[in-house]
Amino acid sequence: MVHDRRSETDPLATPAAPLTTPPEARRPSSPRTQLPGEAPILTRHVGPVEAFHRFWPLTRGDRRWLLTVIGCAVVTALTETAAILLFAELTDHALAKGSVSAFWSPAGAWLAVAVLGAAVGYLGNSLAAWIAERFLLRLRARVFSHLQKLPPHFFQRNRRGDLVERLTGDIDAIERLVVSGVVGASAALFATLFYGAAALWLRWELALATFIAAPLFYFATRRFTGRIRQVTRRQRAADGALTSVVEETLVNVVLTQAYNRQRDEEERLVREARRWLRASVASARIGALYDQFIEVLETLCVLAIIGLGAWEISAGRLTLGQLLAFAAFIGYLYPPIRSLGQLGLTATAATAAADRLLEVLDAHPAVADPPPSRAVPLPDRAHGELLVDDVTFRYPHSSQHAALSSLSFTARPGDFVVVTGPSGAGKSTLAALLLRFYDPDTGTIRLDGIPIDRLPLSDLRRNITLLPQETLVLHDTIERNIACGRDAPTPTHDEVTRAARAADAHGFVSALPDGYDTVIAPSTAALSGGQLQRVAIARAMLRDAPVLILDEPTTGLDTLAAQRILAPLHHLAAGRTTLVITHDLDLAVAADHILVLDDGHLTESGTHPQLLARGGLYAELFEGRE
Ligand SMILES: Nc1ncnc2c1ncn2[C@@H]1O[C@H](COP(=O)(O)OP(=O)(O)OP(=O)(O)O)[C@@H](O)[C@H]1O
Repeated sequence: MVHDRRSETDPLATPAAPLTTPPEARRPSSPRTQLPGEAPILTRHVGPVEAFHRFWPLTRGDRRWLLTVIGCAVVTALTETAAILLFAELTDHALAKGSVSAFWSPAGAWLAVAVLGAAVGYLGNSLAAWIAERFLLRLRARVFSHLQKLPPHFFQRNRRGDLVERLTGDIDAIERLVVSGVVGASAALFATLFYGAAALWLRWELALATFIAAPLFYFATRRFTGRIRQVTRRQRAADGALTSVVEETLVNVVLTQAYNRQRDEEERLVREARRWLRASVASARIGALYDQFIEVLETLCVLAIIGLGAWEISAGRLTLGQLLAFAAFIGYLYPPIRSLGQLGLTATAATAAADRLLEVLDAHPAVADPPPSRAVPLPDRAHGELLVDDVTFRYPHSSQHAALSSLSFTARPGDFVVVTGPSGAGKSTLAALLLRFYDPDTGTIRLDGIPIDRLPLSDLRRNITLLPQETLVLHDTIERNIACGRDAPTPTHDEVTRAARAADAHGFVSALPDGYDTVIAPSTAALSGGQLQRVAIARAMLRDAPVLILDEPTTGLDTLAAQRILAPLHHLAAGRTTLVITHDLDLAVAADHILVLDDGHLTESGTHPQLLARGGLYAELFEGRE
């Protein structure tokens, strides 16, 4: 008897049963309640056909290679068919008759066919793996690039860990549908055709009797589809939830330890892990049930063939070699038939991942580049005149009132403007609008007289430097962290040190054992908050944009550290249009202009002495400062 040598990992083999041990089936969940702030998982379900259509275009450029892989699958199935027929010939002529001379010719042919099959199999498998990886690469790049265009509120609504899971596990599942699915289905189809034809050719009555069992496999598979779909969806969601908990715990580890929350965090993890475990067990159980059911069906069919074959041999209508070859064909035939039946299941399982990925891909960026007919490209460097004219804005999906209402002001190059007001007044929202993370609902913002929605986004953002409260740190050397402020021309070491000196960073950087080559990383404590701010100021110096937005530059720093960055900040602000968003009213004393926001409205504006004299909200905030 010839055994089925195809392995589960062989893409030329029929697709491995996705339900028995698919990678995602080993990681799991259960129905879960949605936590506040958690991704609104699966707002819409797509069918397998739609999922396939949406992702198939990513195979463009590799389709002829896909055809080559399918060609290899055809040749592999043909060589295996030939091998079985040669095996029958060997049995009847060499083994049954005990003739060594009858051995050589079929044995040589069998070897040649096996070598050809092996070579083509190797080629096909390597090509299939290459295509699959390229598909993954493109899909990942596509989702990642789209993610980067999405507005801040998208990331506030979706947990980071869950998004990471979508970019990894879910993308793999789509690949299994689109590339491995097509290759596996073609391989299964051709194998079924060839083995079926060979079985018919050997003994058509016997073959037809066997084929009657085929619909049984189909119906058995269909019965399992709905349950599998449910379980896979739960698994995908649980994967995301579990990754989120781990990621959040790692990010908040200092807080967790400081507040003695280790037990709560552990309980949170165990809770998610339990859901994951329940779904995993459910998935393994349904997979095992399906497998065993199919095994019994197959055994029934093989026993029927042997029974019928024994009867045929006794009647002299069949030789032993033919019966063995026939049984081998039927043995080879079941896996591809089973795989074809399971194709729907593979697709169903992949739709759970498709739902989650399409949720990202179908989320719209809040802003886009202006169409070429409206675009007004900026010269290399703008002057930096800002005009905010009657701007009103409410956050998308927000049930609250407008974050900014009828806001108007002007800031000219060289102006040092302080934007202050109570918490929630709309100060950071103003920064988000100036950088065009969102467009205002009404009103206009102009840079050098041009409405910013007519500027290409890259032109606008090249002309504005944002220094957020949390310094952006790349996992790289301090030199690269400063140099990344400017793309081209790449800053020289001298320029980097000059910027660092101007930012009062050179002293502490040179004192480090590795100096500018010291590697820093986000959320590592290698540098203090004030030192990181000075690195950020050096980066902004190199960037040399005409508009500067500082969001709470002194928050989180002690008095000494805050004092220490004032001189570099003023140095940086010189000659630029500078907006400082702050509660720290010591920064406001020397401002050219102060804007006081309250509940989205500009309630006061003027210089420090003017606003103090007015005795309004600003005076109240100034008097109340520590
Ligand atoms: N992504 C968002 N979605 C919905 N509403 C938001 C979002 N971000 C901010 N808001 C709301 O918009 C209003 C203004 O928020 P903003 O962050 O601009 O205030 P702020 O003055 O910068 O506050 P703080 O001084 O505390 O940083 C607040 O009511 C806030 O709840």
